[in-house]
Amino acid sequence: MNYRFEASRKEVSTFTNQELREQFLVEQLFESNQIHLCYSAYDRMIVGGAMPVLGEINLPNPEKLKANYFLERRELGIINVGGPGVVKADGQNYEISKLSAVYLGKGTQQVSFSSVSADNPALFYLLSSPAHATHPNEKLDRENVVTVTVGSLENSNHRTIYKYIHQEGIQSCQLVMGLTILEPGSVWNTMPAHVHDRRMEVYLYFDVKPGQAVLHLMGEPQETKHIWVKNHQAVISPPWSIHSGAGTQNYSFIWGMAGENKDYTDMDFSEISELR
Ligand SMILES: O=C[C@H](O)[C@@H](O)CC(=O)C(=O)O
Ligand SMILES: [Zn+2]
Repeated sequence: MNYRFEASRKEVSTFTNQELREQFLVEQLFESNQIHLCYSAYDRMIVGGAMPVLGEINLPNPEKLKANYFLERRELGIINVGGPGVVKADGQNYEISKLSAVYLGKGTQQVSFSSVSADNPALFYLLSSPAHATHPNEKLDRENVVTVTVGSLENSNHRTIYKYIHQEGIQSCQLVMGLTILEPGSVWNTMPAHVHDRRMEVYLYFDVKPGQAVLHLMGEPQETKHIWVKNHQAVISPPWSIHSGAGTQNYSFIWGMAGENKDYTDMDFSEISELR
């Protein structure tokens, strides 16, 4: 498991593009028969990807956690962005196809991942935050997810937000998780941009078509920086940073947060005219 320390706002404002990428971009999450994990000091969020092809891969117990097992003091949200796959948790199988999810609560001891077919492997995206209580393990199929359509083609930001783990959905301690799908012709996400000092956030860009990319914006609203992000890469967003992007074509992304509250609407927006 890779470990990312925090960086100060002042420091980030002086970063070169390479330093920004080393600090905030998670370049590789999905590799055949591997699990990649990255521990962020911001709200102790762990970002990961599991890509089982042949057989099962187990969720490891990284030494850094000093725990008896991964979910001893944590909860985990899983969304599949690949082919159909199975999440096995303490003997229970949850089969999930693309864009379906599983929540695993604190105390779940054995977790493993497998694909239904090696020709079309599952890509399990993982977000885990510290947990103080146990909420039940639960699967959520894509068809049953609460959605809200926002933006407009005129503003190049017509998109549908799918909320999976949130106050009115799957219950958790602090994890909030969902995804957003942009309509063809719409390229802007999260514009007007916002910050939420009370929560950090992570974006995983997916369904970015071959040869396309997303220009992700971060930093304080008056001190923005950019990172070019490819398909299946994630960006860590500190609580003081905006997190917004424009693609060279439409795309989708998974957003996930942890911190002080789980109130999705607790955002401090910046006027577009005030961004610098
Ligand atoms: O705090 C909330 C998150 O930044 C995202 O949910 C925003 C988003 O999906 C969008 O506007 O497209
Ligand atoms: Zn946000």
